[in-house]
Amino acid sequence: MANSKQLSRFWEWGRNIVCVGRNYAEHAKEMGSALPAEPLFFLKPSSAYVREGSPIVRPYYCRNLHHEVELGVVIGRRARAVPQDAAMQHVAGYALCLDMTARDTQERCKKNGLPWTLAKGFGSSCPVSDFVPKEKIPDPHKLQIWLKVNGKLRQEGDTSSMIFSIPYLISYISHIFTLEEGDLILTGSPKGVGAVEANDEIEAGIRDVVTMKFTVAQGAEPGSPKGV
Ligand SMILES: O=C([O-])CC(=O)C(=O)O
Ligand SMILES: [Mg+2]
Repeated sequence: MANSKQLSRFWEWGRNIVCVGRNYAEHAKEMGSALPAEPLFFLKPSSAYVREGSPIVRPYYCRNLHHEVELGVVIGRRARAVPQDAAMQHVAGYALCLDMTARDTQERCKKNGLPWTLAKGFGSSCPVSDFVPKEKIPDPHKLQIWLKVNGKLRQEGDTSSMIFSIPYLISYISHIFTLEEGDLILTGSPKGVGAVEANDEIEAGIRDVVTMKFTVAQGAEPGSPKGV
């Protein structure tokens, strides 16, 4: 089991970023998606991480970059085919995360039956807050998460509204592939997702626990001398 100190910079471990989609009914509805009978998963590369002080870069092929604020769960002990009632023993802590999404690209991928990698896995698509050790969060299903753009509230959700709970997700994923120390699970976005433009400022938080701020920058076309 990696301890909290070792995991305090979990984003440097280069481990898996596993994202859950449609885990809040109202967000599934605003996307025009049916409620999932089983969790929906996709992955981001670990080079998608970005930390406060560096910008979120809108990919050159995207005209509609969306924010999605999500609770992240940091794995502290390898989990392989774990039952739900033991799943929380594998959690080291939490982080606030953004699942930045090239929505126009995602819509094209959906229409053409293609994977979401271009829409979800570009560099800087996974901004993360400081690590929060699990001792600081007695119940991760009772947290208010929020997001503002240029000072205006866009998203406010309560983790009690998740369709699939954290132990259910850990158990489910761990029966498909092994979760490693330093892996991060993004648990899905509540409603209120929307577009951001270059120079916008995004601020987000877990009420009474952590906040973070990022600015948005425009990515250059490939081959341009201003390349990011
Ligand atoms: O792109 C989507 O709407 C799916 C997703 O990531 C979420 O529900 O958090
Ligand atoms: Mg998401």
